[in-house]
Amino acid sequence: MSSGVDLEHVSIRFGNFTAVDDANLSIRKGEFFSFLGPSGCGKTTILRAISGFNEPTEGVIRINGADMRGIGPNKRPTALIFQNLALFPLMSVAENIAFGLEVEGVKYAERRRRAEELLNLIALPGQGDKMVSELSGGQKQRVAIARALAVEPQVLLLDEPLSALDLKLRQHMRSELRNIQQRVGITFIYITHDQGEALTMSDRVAVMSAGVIQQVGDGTSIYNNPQTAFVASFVGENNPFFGKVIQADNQYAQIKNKFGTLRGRNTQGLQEGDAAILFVRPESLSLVEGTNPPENSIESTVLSEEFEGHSIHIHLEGEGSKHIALSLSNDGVDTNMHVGDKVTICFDPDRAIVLPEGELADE
Ligand SMILES: Nc1ncnc2c1ncn2[C@@H]1O[C@H](COP(=O)(O)OP(=O)(O)OP(=O)(O)O)[C@@H](O)[C@H]1O
Repeated sequence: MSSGVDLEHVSIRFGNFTAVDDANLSIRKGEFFSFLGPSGCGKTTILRAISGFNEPTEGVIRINGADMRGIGPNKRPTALIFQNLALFPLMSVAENIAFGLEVEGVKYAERRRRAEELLNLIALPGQGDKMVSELSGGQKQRVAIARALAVEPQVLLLDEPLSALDLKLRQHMRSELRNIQQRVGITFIYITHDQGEALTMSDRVAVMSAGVIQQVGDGTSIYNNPQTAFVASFVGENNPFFGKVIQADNQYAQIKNKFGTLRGRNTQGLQEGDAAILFVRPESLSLVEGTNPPENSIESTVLSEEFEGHSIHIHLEGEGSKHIALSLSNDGVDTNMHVGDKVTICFDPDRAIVLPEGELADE
């Protein structure tokens, strides 16, 4: 029997508009699973369907194997945390945490004991008597998590819970959330449009675009082996080179475009004649020294240079590609590059991937 959360052919429509299109996936019990995608791609709609606030138009959602059709939000073993926390400002921290237990009729002493246990879990021991207004943003966030965990859900659903926090706190809360999830061991389903958040916290990520789940995998496979042009361009920075496949086997594909020919890994079975995009990341490009250009060389012109401490980001323009980003690690020596300089860059074919032509993520 399956455990965790299963989506089987789930489509959700509002009138003629399809917000989620035939989603199929199995989220494992105890997994930290994220839905990642741009605004409006259907993440919240999926989360609301799992929690029971809206019903799929088609398909089935199962939690721990049980069909959730017709089962209301408060009958499901889920709890939902929003970006807007909605803690009760006139209640103490402990009362906030124990609110759900009070609704369930749990006695005061037991509520207090459980609140203290959860305060330990969220690293705020002994702070139950404080008022919510006395807490920092990150502490409030942790209290909201404790309040959701108090009713012992099997699945915690988190809708962009960190987006209202400032950058530093957000980064700190990523590891806090991951720690809490590992300590309680329940399934966390997290939605975000922030790829850093998704990649650092999750066991696996589903990347979505326009209602469609494009790829499901762990952070490394999503970053190193994107299966679609959308995933390649949405997750991390990537340079696209458009062209037609002129030669392909089951390892590599070679495309032809204004630069000449470029070769990269052929993971999607492209064949001669297919319209394709070769993607190569800024950190996989290097400068060609000397006069003998190797395979996968591209002539370009320096547009700008940004010093970022550990690395130097260089923007280039090449024929047929308005913008190429190159990232060099800072070895302490001046790059000696100037705007307008002509440079040749190249890449190892094993560090580039050729994918079927498709929609790119917006900049
Ligand atoms: N109740 C509704 N009626 C009509 N359209 C809706 C409704 N709820 C959502 N939508 C539409 O469905 C699409 C997906 O919305 P959803 O809130 O799931 O996106 P999202 O990926 O969570 O975006 P964001 O990151 O901005 O919250 C949007 O185009 C939205 O306008």
